[in-house]
Amino acid sequence: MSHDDEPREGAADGDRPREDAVHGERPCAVIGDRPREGAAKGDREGGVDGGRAPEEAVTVTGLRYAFGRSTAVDGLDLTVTAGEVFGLLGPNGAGKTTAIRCVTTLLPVPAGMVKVFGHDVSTDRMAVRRLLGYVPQQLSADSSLTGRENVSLFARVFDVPRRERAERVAQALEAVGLAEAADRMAGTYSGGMVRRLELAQALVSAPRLLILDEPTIGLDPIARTGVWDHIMAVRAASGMTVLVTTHYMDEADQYCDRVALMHQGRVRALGTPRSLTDDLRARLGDGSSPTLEDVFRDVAGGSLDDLDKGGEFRDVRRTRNTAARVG
Ligand SMILES: Nc1ncnc2c1ncn2[C@@H]1O[C@H](COP(=O)(O)OP(=O)(O)OP(=O)(O)O)[C@@H](O)[C@H]1O
Repeated sequence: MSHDDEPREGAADGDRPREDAVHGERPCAVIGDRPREGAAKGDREGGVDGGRAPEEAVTVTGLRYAFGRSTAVDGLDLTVTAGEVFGLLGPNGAGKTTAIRCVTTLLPVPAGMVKVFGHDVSTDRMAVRRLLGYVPQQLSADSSLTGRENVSLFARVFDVPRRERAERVAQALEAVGLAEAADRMAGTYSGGMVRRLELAQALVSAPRLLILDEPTIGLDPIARTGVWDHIMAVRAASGMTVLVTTHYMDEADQYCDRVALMHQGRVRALGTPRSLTDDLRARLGDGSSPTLEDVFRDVAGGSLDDLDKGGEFRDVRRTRNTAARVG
């Protein structure tokens, strides 16, 4: 398995349109005053800054988690480097959500160890929470509040100082292209706008680590692009680290610096999308151009869609509920 960090061709930030195709507002801005800690995608793929070892944003070692007799995460090892966009991929039931809930401190760590910027999530929970923004798969915006009220609520929960609140809320809404719609009820928003509102909720505390669980599930391709454009713009401006789970291999290929392909609670392949597809191409040696989906099929013995059908009812229902609510 390759951990190679070769620069990728295409899909660099600068190649992508910055206009939000749906709402026409430009993604932008840094929220709060966190120093920029990483370079934009493509500047940083060497992974080592001036010979120093890169800082680890997330370190997961031997993580196990079981619901009763059912093992959800089965000895997970993972390192997310500060400033990168890291994709955790896998079918329904692979253990992605359980793993990231352990990282966010929402679930305990029964076995193994999880650290966020060096803070142990089991013993230093509050320090970890102060560093994170989390957009869960289940929708968290209140449809009976305006966009601004939703984000203000999060600013209060995350202890954004009172005198900075209004400005930080406005910055977060602006950063996701919702400045003009800020005073409308969230219930009137499109699916893509709801997802961007949730992004603003997570960004208002100026997190060093943004964790997104299936941020684009159920959205049409234009809305998906809109969500990603805003994530990447904030990332480029602030240097925050992004840990994202997704089913969409094309999104992972386009936006993630590195990906881990997860199946049955374990990482089956890890590397840059390009290194993973290059490795498979070299192994096949038949002149074909494999995709990330092919890599997944190779390591997990089935396509993502086939494996999705094997997910438990609970997993599929949760995915569909989210898709139905944003759709
Ligand atoms: N609250 C729960 N109680 C019992 N089992 C659960 C619970 N949550 C998850 N599981 C089980 O743990 C396993 C991993 O689920 P998890 O949600 O972490 O997977 P996932 O990769 O995030 O899937 P999805 O893509 O559907 O979000 C699955 O078998 C799932 O059914």
